[in-house]
Amino acid sequence: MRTYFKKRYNSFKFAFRGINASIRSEPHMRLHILSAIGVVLLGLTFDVTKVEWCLLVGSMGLVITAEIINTAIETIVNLVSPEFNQMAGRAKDLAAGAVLIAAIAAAVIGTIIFFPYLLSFAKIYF
Ligand SMILES: Nc1ncnc2c1ncn2[C@@H]1O[C@H](COP(=O)(O)OP(=O)(O)OP(=O)(O)O)[C@@H](O)[C@H]1O
Repeated sequence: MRTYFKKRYNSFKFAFRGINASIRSEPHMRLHILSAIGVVLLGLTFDVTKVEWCLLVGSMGLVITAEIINTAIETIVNLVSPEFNQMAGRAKDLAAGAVLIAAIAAAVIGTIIFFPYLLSFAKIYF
């Protein structure tokens, strides 16, 4: 039982080490985290609904997850193919494409949710 908990504890430790490595090495990851903080502040400011929180948290989680997987793929590609290779480039482009799609979807969801709030805010104050 003790070994079981020790193993689970180590799994969390390694996962957090991965997240930390991604934040340290990837400027895009830092941008995603900053955007997520901005989204949370906006959500609190406008007191968005539970369903809207779910959509926002899901979108942010998807973008950050995609960026971490992208970093993992880049790292593996750099390890196995540090020299130029068309397939290596394709793998990196595909992983970057996945992040872009997730980020576009998150931006669209954020706009759909926050635009009406911003509009009524603007109507009240301007
Ligand atoms: N070994 C390689 N062989 C062929 N093309 C490569 C290789 N490494 C990188 N590329 C090409 O250069 C692009 C940029 O690769 P790079 O490793 O610089 O990632 P990046 O875009 O800087 O990622 P990030 O900014 O997230 O760190 C890739 O998407 C790919 O098209």
